[in-house]
Formats: sequence, C-alpha cells, structure tokens
Amino acid sequence: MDIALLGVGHLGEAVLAGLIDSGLPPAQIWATALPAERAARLADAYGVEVGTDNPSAVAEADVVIIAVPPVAVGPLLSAIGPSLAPEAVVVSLAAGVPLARLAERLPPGTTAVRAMTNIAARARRAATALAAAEGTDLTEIEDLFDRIGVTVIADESMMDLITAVAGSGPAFLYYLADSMTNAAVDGGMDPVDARVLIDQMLLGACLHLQDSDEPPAALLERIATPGGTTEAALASLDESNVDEAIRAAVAAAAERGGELPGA
Ligand SMILES: NC(=O)C1=CN([C@@H]2O[C@H](COP(=O)(O)OP(=O)(O)OC[C@H]3O[C@@H](n4cnc5c(N)ncnc54)[C@H](O)[C@@H]3O)[C@@H](O)[C@H]2O)C=CC1
Ligand SMILES: O=C(O)[C@@H]1CCC=N1
Repeated sequence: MDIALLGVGHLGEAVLAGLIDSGLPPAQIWATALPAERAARLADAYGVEVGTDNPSAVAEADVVIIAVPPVAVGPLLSAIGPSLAPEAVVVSLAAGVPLARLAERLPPGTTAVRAMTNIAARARRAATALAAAEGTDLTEIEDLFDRIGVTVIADESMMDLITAVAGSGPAFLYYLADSMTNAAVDGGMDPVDARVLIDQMLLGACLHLQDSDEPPAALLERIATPGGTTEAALASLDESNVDEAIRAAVAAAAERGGELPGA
C-alpha cells in the first residue's frame, strides 16, 4: 500500500514516526511539509520522500492522509483532486472538518474518511477513531491505524467528543504531569527525580488501568487507604470541583470542534 502523508507538522510527524517504527517500508511513504527546509529535515530524519508538492505526492498513493490545520484542508483537497488515483482513499486527521465538507472538495466517488488520532502515535500508542459514510469498507484503513495504536469505528456524530477525549486527551494528562511536577519541585524534590517518578507513575497507572476490567473509580478506591493520604488528596480535589472542571474542559474542546474554521 502506498501512502501520501500531507502536511507533516506535530501530529503528522508522530504518525510518520509511528508508521515507520511499525515496519512500514519508508519507500511506501510520500510526505509533504512546509517550508522546504522542514521537508528536507524530515526526509533526512526518517528516510522517506518528503517534498512540498502535494499533487505529485498523491499521484501513486492508495491512501492519502491529510495532516494540515483544519483551515487548510479545503484548499489542499481542491489542489490534489485532479491528481488522485481513482481508487484512492482520503483520510483527514483534521479536527472538526465534517465528511460532507471533505466530499464536496473531492472528485465524485472518492472515499473520504475522518480519523481522530493523537500524538501518542509516535510511541505507537495512539487512540484512533474512524468515521466514514455508511457501508464504507474501513478494513485497510483500520489495519493501517492499528500499526500505531488502537482503532475504533465511530459514528461521525461522535467525532467532536472523540476529538476532545482522544485527540486533545493527552494534553489533559500532560497538564496533570506538569502540575504534579511543579508541586514536587516546589516542595524541594530534585527535578530529575520528580520527572522520572511522575512519568513512571503515569505510565504504570495507565498500563494497570488498561489491563483491568474494572472502572477507574474502582481502581481509585483501592489506592485510598481509609484515613490515609489518598483520601486527603481526593477530598481536596472534590472540594475544588475538579470532576466538574474536567467535564467542562471536555465540553469546551468538543464545542470548539464544531466551530473550527474549515468545519
Ligand atoms: N496535534 C495533535 O495532537 C492533533 C492534531 N490533530 C489535527 O491534525 C492536524 C495538524 O495538527 P498539528 O500537527 O497540531 O498542526 P501543525 O501546525 O503542527 O502541522 C500542520 C502542518 O501542515 C503544514 N501545512 C499547511 N498547509 C500545507 C500545505 N498546503 N501543504 C503541505 N503542508 C502544509 C504546516 O506547515 C504544518 O507543519 C490539524 O488538522 C489538527 O486538527 C488531530 C489530533 C491531534
Ligand atoms: O487542538 C487541536 O485542535 C487539535 C485537535 C485535537 C488535538 N489537537
């Protein structure tokens, strides 16, 4: 399968790195990035063809992955439309750009897919949701995204909410990591030790959560020894309405997905 990856920025580079790490031959990937100096740097770093000419990059591609900002999706699709192979599948990673909008800009009959993934693609631990018109065979695209993590098929009506929890989601954890690290360092902990311990705590907790069939609330109770330190922390979080704040943050991200220029 030949893949074009257009607009390799933060997310695109994570996807590129993950795909190559998964064993996808670099010769099967044609990427684009701007400006030309960035394209050259990426080509050196990953050993793939990286140029700035989108129509040339898609000419041989079976799958075209769009990783440009939402506002740039429409013009990009119009530019590549005439060069797309007749059976090409176009997968947009852009937040908030509906399938209908993709279809409007593509040649009639082109298969369009929305994929919401995240920055953990680099570590091949992305959480990806795919949405497409009813009846679309997503097997090949699912296999492709399975190389860089876990993939689910979703209804398009869920994509803004999925963007909030899966696409933006890692930022919520980095926010927590940042706050905890600052608290540890402010309390006198060595910054290197704080980083090592907090990274490992997050990784271990997430692996345990993924391994367990129990809901997060049940795992949380097991840490909270009656009358102990965790209870004190949880009471403080509740007093600050952190649950409400997280729900509001998810809602704000989802709402923004519906408002993005390009949507
Ligand atoms: N950053 C993330 O963690 C996530 C991002 N997304 C989506 O991925 C897309 C990219 O986001 P980021 O990587 O954060 O943005 P970014 O700004 O880091 O990357 C976009 C890249 O596209 C390039 N670009 C723009 N127009 C181009 C064109 N016509 N041809 C070639 N390259 C072009 C830009 O130079 C830039 O390097 C967005 O649509 C965003 O909604 C989705 C999920 C997670
Ligand atoms: O912040 C954004 O708009 C993109 C989409 C999800 C994560 N980053």
